[in-house]
Amino acid sequence: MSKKTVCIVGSGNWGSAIARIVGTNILDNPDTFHSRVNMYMYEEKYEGRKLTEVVNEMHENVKYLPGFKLPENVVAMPDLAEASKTADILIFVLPHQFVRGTCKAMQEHVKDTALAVSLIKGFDKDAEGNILMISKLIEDWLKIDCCVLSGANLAQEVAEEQFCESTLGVKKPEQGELLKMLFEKPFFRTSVVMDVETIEMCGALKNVVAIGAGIVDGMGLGHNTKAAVLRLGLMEMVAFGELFIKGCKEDTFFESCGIADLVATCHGGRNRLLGETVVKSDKTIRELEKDILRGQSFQGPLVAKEVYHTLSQKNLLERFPMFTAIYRICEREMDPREFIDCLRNHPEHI
Ligand SMILES: NC(=O)C1=CN([C@@H]2O[C@H](COP(=O)(O)OP(=O)(O)OC[C@H]3O[C@@H](n4cnc5c(N)ncnc54)[C@H](O)[C@@H]3O)[C@@H](O)[C@H]2O)C=CC1
Ligand SMILES: O=C(CO)COP(=O)(O)O
Repeated sequence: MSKKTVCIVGSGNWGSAIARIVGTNILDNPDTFHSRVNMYMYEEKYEGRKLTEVVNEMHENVKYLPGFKLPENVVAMPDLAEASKTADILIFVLPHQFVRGTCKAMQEHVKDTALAVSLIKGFDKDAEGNILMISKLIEDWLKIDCCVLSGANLAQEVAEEQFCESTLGVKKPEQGELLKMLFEKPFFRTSVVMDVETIEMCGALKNVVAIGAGIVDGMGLGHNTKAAVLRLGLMEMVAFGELFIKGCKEDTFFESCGIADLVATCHGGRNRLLGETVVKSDKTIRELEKDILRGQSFQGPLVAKEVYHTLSQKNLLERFPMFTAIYRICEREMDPREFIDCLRNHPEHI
């Protein structure tokens, strides 16, 4: 097998944490991978200098993952075409709203034999306004296979090398073997599952439920209420999967990408924090994102919007009262204090 070149497309909070794993695994497997990893970085200024320059000098993403060194074989590059044109494996790890533009810009340059893997937790929509999986979007634009990696993986804790699990979604077993070499660590255990779209859907929808968990926290409610939000949220995730994913397997919800990621994000994620803040502030989501995340991105409100539009087109809003309420709260159409009222008569209780 000829040696593979790897490019990481994205360099935010999770992109930088995963670069630490991928960069060192590549150095540990010199027969399989070329040592240099290009990391595409959306250029911006940091304290008057180009962020790429600072990152390559300090070997640290001082803006998005401060305090953690990047392996020296990981090189930040602002030119997407240059970064991606030699890649045999493309790791997509951007906020989902930037994927379409990114794929468009790299389309001409990507090798037709390359393999993509998406670590993104979000949805796009197709020309008819239906939910479109990010892996599918990448496949449509780049004409290459796209696998996924998703799990209970809060970036800060992964960077601290605390033990966790993750789920690799592949279409062929050999893709699982190759990707395990890139992502597996003693502190980051991966399970390979052949159910790409359900894994991906779990990652997107748990960000919506996490906003609900945060709302409950913001209202000062306790563990029982939060547990109800998690359970009803999970039931809506399963129902959504059954309706919209062909071949959706129930077992997948018991992998790290399902229940475990739901629990982790509802307790420690950025989307949970957003829900808590929404109760205490009158600001819009955009304003809160700027105030709280300083350049990082909440994926939950955007996913809630795509979900709401799909459900409303299909006359299914009543079947999904939690997703519906969270969308309305994020749009500031509904008072977050009315959230629990929306769950009292949930179809799961009938
Ligand atoms: N942060 C976390 O703990 C985890 C995040 N994820 C998922 O990974 C994906 C990426 O998240 P993060 O790395 O946390 O990103 P982030 O939330 O830190 O986002 C900031 C990134 O977006 C980039 N950006 C800003 N404008 C851009 C543009 N116009 N085009 C391209 N890039 C632009 C910034 O340069 C920066 O790299 C998301 O889908 C997220 O849900 C998954 C697991 C854990
Ligand atoms: O996906 C995540 C953990 O697995 C991170 O969730 P947040 O984007 O809510 O921080």
